[in-house]
Amino acid sequence: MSQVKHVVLVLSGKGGVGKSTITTELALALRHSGKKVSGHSLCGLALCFPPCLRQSQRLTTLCGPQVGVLDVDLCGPSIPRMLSVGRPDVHQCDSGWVPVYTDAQKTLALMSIGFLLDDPDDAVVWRGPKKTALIGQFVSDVAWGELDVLLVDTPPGTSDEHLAVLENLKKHRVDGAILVTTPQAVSTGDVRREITFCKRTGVRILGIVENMSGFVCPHCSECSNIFSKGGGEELAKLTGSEFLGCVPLDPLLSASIEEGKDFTQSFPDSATFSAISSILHTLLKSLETD
Ligand SMILES: Nc1ncnc2c1ncn2[C@@H]1O[C@H](COP(=O)(O)OP(=O)(O)OP(=O)(O)O)[C@@H](O)[C@H]1O
Repeated sequence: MSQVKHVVLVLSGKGGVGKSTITTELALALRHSGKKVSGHSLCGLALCFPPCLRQSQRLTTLCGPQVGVLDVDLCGPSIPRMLSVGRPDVHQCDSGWVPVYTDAQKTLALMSIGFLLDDPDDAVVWRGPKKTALIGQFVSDVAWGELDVLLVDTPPGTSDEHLAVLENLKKHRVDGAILVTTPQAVSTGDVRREITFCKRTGVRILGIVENMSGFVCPHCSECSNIFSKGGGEELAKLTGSEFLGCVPLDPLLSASIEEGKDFTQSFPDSATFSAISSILHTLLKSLETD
């Protein structure tokens, strides 16, 4: 962890509000942004090259951000599927477990219990201490190498997994947490509890993301507010938290997630991609100004 510059937790009060989706898309968008975090001078340079060159192995290795995703949703690990890496064996090296990489250039590193189960249908029926021990290993025994940002995808609520991450990262600073909610009061109400959790445990709130905010019609691309809109933004105002932005309910995003395709590469001109990019931009700004 000593070579990990920023650690960001992704939290939500409720399940199914899109925590893993937001984690996945932020990781992919960051990887493709060409922006190094924490003022590495090569980042500007990378953006001067034409996209075809920027994608080349040499430039990505030299200039691109290195991103990691740690999936501590032990009972419902979705990151391996969303990033389409299958179930490769996790290997050991001298410095620990080697993370699973999504690409040959090793710009996106992953660790999840999904890689450790013999059978993908195995249920993790563990009490707190066993969960805490595995998360301890994820934090201390994974050879992440040099990372610009490590995103930690957590289960919903505030439970053993969250406390285990914070305890194990005591020596290494956690930059803060992104809170994901849908616009409806039934979800924003639960996010208030996450805010209380962050305050009690001294975790900085980097901001709130309102996911599934409006629906993007796959035919005309018009966005209509079929559920509701603005609940997350309102909560941010009420609680004095930063509002990072809204991501619409987009069937193309959902299909990409289902098929393990990279939405940020496939639909760079979509409104959903620009919403994700804007959230990433605001997040990086707050990481750099901390
Ligand atoms: N903005 C969106 N547009 C379309 N589909 C979305 C969007 N956000 C999430 N989804 C879909 O909603 C479902 C639930 O999302 P996801 O698994 O990310 O939620 P979660 O909060 O991580 O759930 P859990 O806490 O139960 O693990 C997924 O099928 C995902 O593809």
